[in-house]
Amino acid sequence: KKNFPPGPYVFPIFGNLLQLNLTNPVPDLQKLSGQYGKIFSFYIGSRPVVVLNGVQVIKEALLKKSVEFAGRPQDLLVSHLTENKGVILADYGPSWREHRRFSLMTLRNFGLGKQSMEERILGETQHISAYLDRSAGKSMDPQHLFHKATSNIICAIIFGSRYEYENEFFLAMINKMQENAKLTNGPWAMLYDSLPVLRYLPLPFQRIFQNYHSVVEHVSGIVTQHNVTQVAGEMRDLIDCYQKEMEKQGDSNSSFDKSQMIGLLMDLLFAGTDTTSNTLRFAFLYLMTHPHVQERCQKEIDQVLGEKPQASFEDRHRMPYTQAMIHEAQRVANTVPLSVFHTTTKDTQLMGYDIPKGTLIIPNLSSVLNEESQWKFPHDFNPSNFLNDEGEFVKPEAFMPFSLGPRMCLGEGLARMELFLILVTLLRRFHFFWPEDGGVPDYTPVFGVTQAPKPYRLGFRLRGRQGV
Ligand code: HEM
Repeated sequence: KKNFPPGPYVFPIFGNLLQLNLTNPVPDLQKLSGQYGKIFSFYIGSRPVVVLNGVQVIKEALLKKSVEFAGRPQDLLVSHLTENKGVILADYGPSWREHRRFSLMTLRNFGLGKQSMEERILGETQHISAYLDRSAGKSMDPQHLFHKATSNIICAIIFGSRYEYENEFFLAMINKMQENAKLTNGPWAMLYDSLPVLRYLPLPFQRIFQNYHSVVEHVSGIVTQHNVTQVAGEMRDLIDCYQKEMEKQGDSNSSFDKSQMIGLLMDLLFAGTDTTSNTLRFAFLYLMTHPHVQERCQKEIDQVLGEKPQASFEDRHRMPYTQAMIHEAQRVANTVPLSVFHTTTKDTQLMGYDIPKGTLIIPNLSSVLNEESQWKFPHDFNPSNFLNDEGEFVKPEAFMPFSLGPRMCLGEGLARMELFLILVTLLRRFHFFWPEDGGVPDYTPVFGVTQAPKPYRLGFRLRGRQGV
C-alpha cells in the first residue's frame, strides 16, 4: 500500500505469521521496531496490522488522534465469542459509550449501595490473610489464591456475593476462564483469525465457545435470581444498578438490555481477574528476591499504620516508597503487553504515514514500559524509577500499563485500590522469602493477552508484633 508504514516482506496466505514466535511475539516486535522504526506494519494472514511503539507514537495516536484510533476489530475469534456486546470489544459508538460511562459511574461507587468498594476489597483481603495464616511457615504456589481473591472482588461488586475458595462451581468457572485465556492466545485462535474457511470445522477453538457459553449460562442464572430477590430501592451490586438503568431508560433508543448486561458482566469478570492477580504474582516474585525493597516497604507501612486495625487507600499518600514499589511491580509485570487491539475508525495519518479505516492497531505497551530513554533503571526492578531526589513519589509519563485515551482500562481505579490494599495488608502481616525448594528464580514472562510469571513457590511466615 502506498505510504503505509514499512514492514517485512509479506508472504501469501499466512502473511508474516510464520516469522513471529507466536508463544511470545514481543521480542520479535521489538526487533522489527529496531529495523523499521517506531511505527511499522506486518500481516496476520491477509490482514494488515500497524504496531505503535514508544511513548511518543502511542500518545500521538491514542491521545491526540483519540477518536480515529478508538475502534475495535469486529471479526476476530474474540469478537465472535462476545458478539461485540459489553465494553471491551464493542465497536466505538453509542452502546460502547453508554456502557463505559455506566460502568465507570458504578465502579466509582455511585449507586453501589451501602458497602463501599474499599470495604469489599478489604473484606476479601481478610480471607486471603486467613488462608495464608493456616500455612504460615510453609511455601505454596500463590497462583490460585490470588486468582480466586481477585475474581471474588469482582463477584462481590457485580453479583453482590463472594464464593468460598473451595466452592465447586467457582473453581469450574475460574478453570474455564483460564483455559479460554490460554486458548485465545494460542495458535488455534490465530488460525481462526487468519483462515476464515476453518471456522466451522470441529477444531479445538470450538472449546473456547463451549467454555464461554457455559459461564454465560451461569451468569444468566444469577441475573434471573436477582429479579426474584430484588428489594425496591436497594442497590446491592452492579446487576441491581443495571436493572435500574434499564427501567429508567424505558423503551427509548437505549442500548441497555439483558444481552448487553450479560456481555458487560462477562467482560468485567474476565478483565478484572487475571490482570490484577498476575500483577500480584509478579510483585511477590520480585519482593521475595529483593528483600531490601520488602523491608523498606514494611518499615514504612509499620510507621504509617501504627496501631490502626487495617490499611485504607488514603494511606497511600503517606507511603511514597510503597507506592513506588507497587508502580514498579506493575511496570516490570507488563501485564497487558500489547494492550487490547484497536482499529482505526476512519482514514487517518500518523507520523506522516497513511492508515486506512479499519486497520488493526497494536499499541505495544511493552515498548514503553521498558523504553530505555524513559526510565532511570529500565531493565531492573527498582522502585527508584518512581522516586525523585527528595524521595517523593512521581509517575513518569511512560507509565501506561492501563493504556491511554478513550479506551483506556476502565478498571484502573479498582485495580490500583486492590493492589495497594492487598500488598500493604500482606506485607504488614507476613515476611515473604524465596523458599529452599524454590529452585532458581526465573523472571521470564509467560506471554498472553495478560502476561503471567512462570509458576513459583511463595515462602512466608508471620512477622510477629507488627503484623495485625
Ligand atoms: C493491573 C490490572 C489491570 C491492567 C494492567 C489492565 C490493563 C488494561 C488495558 C491495557 C486495557 C486496554 C486499553 C486499550 O484498549 O487501550 C484494558 C481495558 C479494559 N479493562 Fe483493564 N486492566 C486491569 C484491571 C482491570 C479491572 C480490575 C477491570 C474490571 C473492572 C478492568 C476492566 C477493563 C475493561 C472493561 C476494559 C475495556 C475498556 C474499553 O474498551 O473501553 N481492567 N485494561
